[in-house]
Amino acid sequence: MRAPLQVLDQLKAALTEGVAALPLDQDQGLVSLLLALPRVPTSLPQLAGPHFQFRHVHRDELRAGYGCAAEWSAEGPDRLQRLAAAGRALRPHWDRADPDETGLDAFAMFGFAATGDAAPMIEDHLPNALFWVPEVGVRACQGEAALVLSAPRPTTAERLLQRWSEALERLVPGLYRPVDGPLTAAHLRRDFAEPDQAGWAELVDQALHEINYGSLQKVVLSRRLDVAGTRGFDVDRLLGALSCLFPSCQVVQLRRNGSSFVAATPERLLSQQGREIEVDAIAGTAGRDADSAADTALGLALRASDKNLREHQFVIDAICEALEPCSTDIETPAEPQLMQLSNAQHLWSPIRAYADEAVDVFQLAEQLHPTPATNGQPRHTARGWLQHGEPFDRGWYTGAAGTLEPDLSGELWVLLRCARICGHRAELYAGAGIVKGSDPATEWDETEAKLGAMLSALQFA
Ligand SMILES: C=C(O[C@H]1C=CC=C(C(=O)O)[C@@H]1O)C(=O)O
Repeated sequence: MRAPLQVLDQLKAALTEGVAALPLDQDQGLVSLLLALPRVPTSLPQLAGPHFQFRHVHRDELRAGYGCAAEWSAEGPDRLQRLAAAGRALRPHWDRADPDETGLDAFAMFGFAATGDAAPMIEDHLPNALFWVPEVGVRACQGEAALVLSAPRPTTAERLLQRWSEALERLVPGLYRPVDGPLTAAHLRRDFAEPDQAGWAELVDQALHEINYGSLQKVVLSRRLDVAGTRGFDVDRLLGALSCLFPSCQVVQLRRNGSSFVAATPERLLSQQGREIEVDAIAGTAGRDADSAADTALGLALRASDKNLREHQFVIDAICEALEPCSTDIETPAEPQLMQLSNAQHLWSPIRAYADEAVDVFQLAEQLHPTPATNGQPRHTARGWLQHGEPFDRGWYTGAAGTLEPDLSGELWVLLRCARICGHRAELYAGAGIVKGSDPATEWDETEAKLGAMLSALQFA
């Protein structure tokens, strides 16, 4: 097995050859150079500066980005259209070279907060919505791995060689560190909850009143919980713990400055590969039980629960309605499947469709977000009600994030089971869908189970 320093020397040699072959005669757009890595990284170092990661254990996939080659940010009601315009203007001017024939491609991060008027996280430098091409990307999929070096044009071969050599020197030694051993569980102190359990019951009652006598059919209420650890949280360990506990979830980290937004989400807002679209309808939740007969009974009861099936159907209907103007052959499963996670089980219907020509992830995100899995039905009534009813700004919780290919296809994940981590403090968020027949105490327990996902991982971070 080659030592990191040998890997670094090989990459630098490949860099010199690769840069010489890049199309640098144009004065606009981006150039990206892919360099094969001899093996999949064992760790993704937390270097200073902007950084993101997406890890999915069951798919054996990871993507990470360091620094910025180009970025666009926006806020307000037209934020996604503005980023779409930037992405579409870039698409014909993003040249990539893959001299090692890795078969992988460059990528960008695209993500946004719950609403266009959610406050940008100023102290974290995380704007409301962001389209971000990293200066250095790491991409691994089923045993193949590559680095992607990107830069804006105009530029020169000398400048690229210098910048990218320095970037390799910073990053490569950290890619093959041994994985950290486990820590003993730390105590977490619950500092602040908004709303508390009594406030939650009141909010659910208000929502039920609106559902019974007003125009609302479903609304997803959420809560925030602040905890403090006895040691500063180590984000690397946290991501490792989340990946172990939730191998079928997408584990996400977004960091622009000191603090990190971290999620382990089971829910794809959308995935687009060529013209194939897949969207997850996930809504309707039950707990897990250590006893397998009791656990099976919980799953069966969930699949037979009228309240949970109605809660789920709102999401399916809204997704189909959102897909109709931009796709054909929309297929929904005959009945929901069970998605089982270590802390909860959900009703899950993967929905497939075939995209019309020229549809991209920006357009799909605009059509689909927010679904009634995180907002409610009807969309605008629920959003208006939440703006007044919910006692805090959701920020990026229930927003979405993912990676885009240079042709603007890609995948976005709903930011659930998440926390904002800063030093030894963490702000956690979780919600539950309220429909006719919901019970405040049961919904509170459901949010406790959802918060449990991040709480158990934080104990080992
Ligand atoms: C809003 C959340 O979950 C959504 C996704 C799956 C199941 C849900 C439910 O059963 O209420 C929610 O719609 C959350 O985890 O914070």
